[in-house]
Amino acid sequence: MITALTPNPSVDRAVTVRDLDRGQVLRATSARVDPGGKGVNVGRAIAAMGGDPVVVVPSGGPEGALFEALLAQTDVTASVVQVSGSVRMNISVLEPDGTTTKLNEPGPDLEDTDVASLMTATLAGATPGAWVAGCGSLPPGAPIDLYARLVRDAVSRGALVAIDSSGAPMRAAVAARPTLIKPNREELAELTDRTLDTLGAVIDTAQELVRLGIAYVAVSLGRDGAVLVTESAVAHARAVVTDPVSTVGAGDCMLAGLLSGLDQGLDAADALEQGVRWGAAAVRLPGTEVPTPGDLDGIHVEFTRTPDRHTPLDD
Ligand SMILES: Nc1ncnc2c1ncn2[C@@H]1O[C@H](COP(=O)(O)OP(=O)(O)O)[C@@H](O)[C@H]1O
Ligand SMILES: O=P(O)(O)OC[C@H]1O[C@](O)(COP(=O)(O)O)[C@@H](O)[C@@H]1O
Repeated sequence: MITALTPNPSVDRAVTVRDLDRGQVLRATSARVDPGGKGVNVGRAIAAMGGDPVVVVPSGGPEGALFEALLAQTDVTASVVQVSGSVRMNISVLEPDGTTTKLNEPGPDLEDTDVASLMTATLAGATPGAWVAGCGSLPPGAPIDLYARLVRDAVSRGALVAIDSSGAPMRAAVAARPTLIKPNREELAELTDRTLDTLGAVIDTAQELVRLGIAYVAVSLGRDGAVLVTESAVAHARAVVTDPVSTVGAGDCMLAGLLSGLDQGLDAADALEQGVRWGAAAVRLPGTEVPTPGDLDGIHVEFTRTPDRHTPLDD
């Protein structure tokens, strides 16, 4: 069972332009809209692969009505807390070479009562052995320690907790010792105040976090794939995508594959391999579209338990 809290969901609008030329009128060659936000994407990806996750979200305003309508078109089970503010709209500008520029709005002001309702809805899934995930940025008004509280409350109920966020909320959550974190390279560098230029530097830093008491540290590395470090294992997996379309949500799909694998009892390294496969498949799809089983065909994942630590990471 996997429950994913997204305190700051979004309507994701992806527009494709030939060239992102600042200050000009640009005519989009295509556009699409998806229900977004990191935990929403995690849930959508798991559901699209046949799982049965629950996503917990606040919703409100005209954008919230659109968000809920889009979410209703997916296979995901949603637990929606109605709030007075409006769901945000995030815009991604996609260029033909796969370059993605994201404009993320701050989101609605949440009241204390909204936060309490979101926590109650999320903790309903925090049963012994179940996974609870807290994903994405926090909207204005949400306490910085929201994820830290989620970690403490869910772990005390016997649940396993995954956190994928950034900045102060991530730092506070890490101090509360979640079961799993999934920073990307920039987020890990920010969290630990390091420069991470090689696979070895990422592994060393992840191992330090494991020694602090985080059982699984998964670091997504864009085209360099992802690394997973536990107390007893190090693994690296990557898949070459020659036809990238949109990287929006790729990290969420990677986390979805990883969590779904762990939830089904896969070995950590096999779960990483599945995560990288799902992430690579997402990159080949437009906007924030999530992969279905057929999208995994032809994706070849290179996997090793003995990564070359000197491998430089892509800029
Ligand atoms: N250009 C790419 N080629 C192949 N796989 C990619 C590419 N970009 C992303 N991925 C896949 O998506 C996952 C998440 O990407 P990343 O950009 O690190 O996450 P985030 O979206 O959280 O920043 C990676 O671990 C990898 O599996
Ligand atoms: O909560 P944040 O950090 O603003 O991110 C939200 C955005 O990230 C996404 O979840 C995509 O995730 P990635 O950053 O992993 O591509 C979008 O659906 C959403 O618009």
